Amino acid sequence: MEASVEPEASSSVRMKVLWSFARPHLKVLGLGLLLSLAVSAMGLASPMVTKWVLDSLAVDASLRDPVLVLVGLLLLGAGLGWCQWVLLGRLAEDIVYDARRRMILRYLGSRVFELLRRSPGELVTRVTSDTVLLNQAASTAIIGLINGAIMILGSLLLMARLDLVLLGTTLAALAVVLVIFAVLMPRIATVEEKAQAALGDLGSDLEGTVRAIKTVKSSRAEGRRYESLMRHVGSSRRHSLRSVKIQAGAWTVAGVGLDGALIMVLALGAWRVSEGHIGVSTLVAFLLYVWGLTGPLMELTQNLTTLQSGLAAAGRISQVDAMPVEDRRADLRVVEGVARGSGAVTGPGHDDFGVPAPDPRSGRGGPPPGDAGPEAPEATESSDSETASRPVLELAGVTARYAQDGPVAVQGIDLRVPATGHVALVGPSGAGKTTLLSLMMRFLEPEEGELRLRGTPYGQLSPALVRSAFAYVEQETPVVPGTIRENLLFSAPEADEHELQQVLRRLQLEDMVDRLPHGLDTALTDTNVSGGQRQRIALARALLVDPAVLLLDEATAQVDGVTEAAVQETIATHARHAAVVTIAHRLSTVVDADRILVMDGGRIVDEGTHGQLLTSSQLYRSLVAALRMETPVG
Ligand SMILES: Nc1ncnc2c1ncn2[C@@H]1O[C@H](COP(=O)(O)OP(=O)(O)OP(=O)(O)O)[C@@H](O)[C@H]1O
Repeated sequence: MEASVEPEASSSVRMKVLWSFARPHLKVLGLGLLLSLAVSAMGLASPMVTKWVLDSLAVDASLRDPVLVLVGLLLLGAGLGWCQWVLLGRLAEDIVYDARRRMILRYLGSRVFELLRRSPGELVTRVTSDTVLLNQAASTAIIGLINGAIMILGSLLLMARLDLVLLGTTLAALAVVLVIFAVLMPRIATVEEKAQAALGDLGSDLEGTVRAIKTVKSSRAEGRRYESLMRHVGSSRRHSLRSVKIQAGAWTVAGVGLDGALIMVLALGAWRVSEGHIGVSTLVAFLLYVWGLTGPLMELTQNLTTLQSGLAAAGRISQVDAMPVEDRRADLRVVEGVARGSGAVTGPGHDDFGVPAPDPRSGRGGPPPGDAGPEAPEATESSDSETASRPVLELAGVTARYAQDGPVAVQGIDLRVPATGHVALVGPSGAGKTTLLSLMMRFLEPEEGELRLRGTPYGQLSPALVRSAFAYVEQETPVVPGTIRENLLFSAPEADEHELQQVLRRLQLEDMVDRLPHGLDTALTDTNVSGGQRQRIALARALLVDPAVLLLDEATAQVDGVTEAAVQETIATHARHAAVVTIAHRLSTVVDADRILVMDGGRIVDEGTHGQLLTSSQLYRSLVAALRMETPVG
């Protein structure tokens, strides 16, 4: 399975992404470069001091000064080298931190279906492994490249001072090395990117396999899964091996080039010494410089390779950067605001557009009338019945699709959800019921038409503000990583122990919690609670919020009697003072609904109570029959 869905990033985009990680650390990078240059300068000075030692020997002068300088250079170089190592190591970790943070924020802030169409395993690989490749590239490699280049330039200048003829020979050998490098290096980035993509595919395939392990085993498909997984493992290995071969080639060329230069300089230099053009000390110093070129040249090679891997990672990270966020105005600050615990949106008491944030514990999330925004209806002293009949949610002419060129999922939906009461959605599979809930929760934006929360168009509210009016109980009720307590308090972290115990009692979860080794603080997994218990935990989570609108996607599979009773009780109690919208799969749910909407082919085709629909709607009757519902007299 090829999990990547994005086009490859161009090299200029990759460079830009890489630079965007380095830019915030320019000061540290500058300091690192200075240290690096200082260490290099110590290295560059050594041959000259060696020449000083040799010249002193020739004229019988004291060796004390040059030897002291040589030892001093060594010690200073070692000290500065240590500082540079620590500084750059820290910088590299900071860059990984930034990259991971940036991607995590993007995942959490991106549009729901943009995220869902990608494989979770692949998204995980980008955060965990691609960032590691990036770190060296955006820190040490940049400095190494500059330093290596300066070192080579410095060596060449000093060599020019010693002898121009020998310099010419050295340059010729270096030119050959550089040309071969220029050809090999871009190939490394391409191969590395393919290796990383294979790793991403492996992550996604492995994640899917582990998730479906029961199906895999019951289908006796371990062998086929193994083959598929190993294909990705092999592909990653193949690309990485190619990269290793190219790198080995580059290193060998660099080594041979240098050795060749050394031999040529030695032969030519010996001849020039014998001819009396240069002294022996000059030849020795020159040879030391050629020898010393190994360091910066290797540094250059290594860092160019690192840079290529980093560029490949930057390409994949740039694809994450391109994922559209839900709320462009608030962008990722919304997520950060929530992470800092500043309420449902970005600031305490107010959302990112100055709209007062709802009190999540007030039982009525979302903007109170007159508070929702500039065009919100005026708060009036309306009677209870007026308030109840005023729609909390309206959909006017809503049409939506999941992809721009995809088929229409729902069409021309007009719907008013009163502030209290129970609205049930029924319809055949693919009719558009879940899509309707996604639109209400603003996971999906309508292509045409408008949604309004207490009269305020969704467009004037941030997604977080819209969602604060809802609690959503998914059909699959996924487990959120954490303990049972954390799962329960997920939507209402401020709920106190008393409220927690109350909902546990209401949903008959007390016994289950008591039986667990650490009670509420037991880690919740897919296996330590039953499907029905998980559903009741999800219901408890919703009840703790006491939302203005409770959205409930009923499980299609048969649930146990306790859970079924808990669902009925939850709906009935909540519908008395707030709105409940259910996707109903059980007769017991629809019979009690105040209003039932029958959906088919993305439209609402019939509407009424159970009794009315039994006489007026052929589709409803067939749905009831298909579900083998017992039909009480309506
Ligand atoms: N994530 C998605 N991407 C693309 N198309 C989708 C997506 N989810 C649903 N659809 C399509 O939208 C249409 C409505 O689907 P939806 O899930 O809303 O139906 P449903 O009534 O909830 O069905 P079910 O009872 O089987 O869950 C279908 O044609 C479906 O194929």
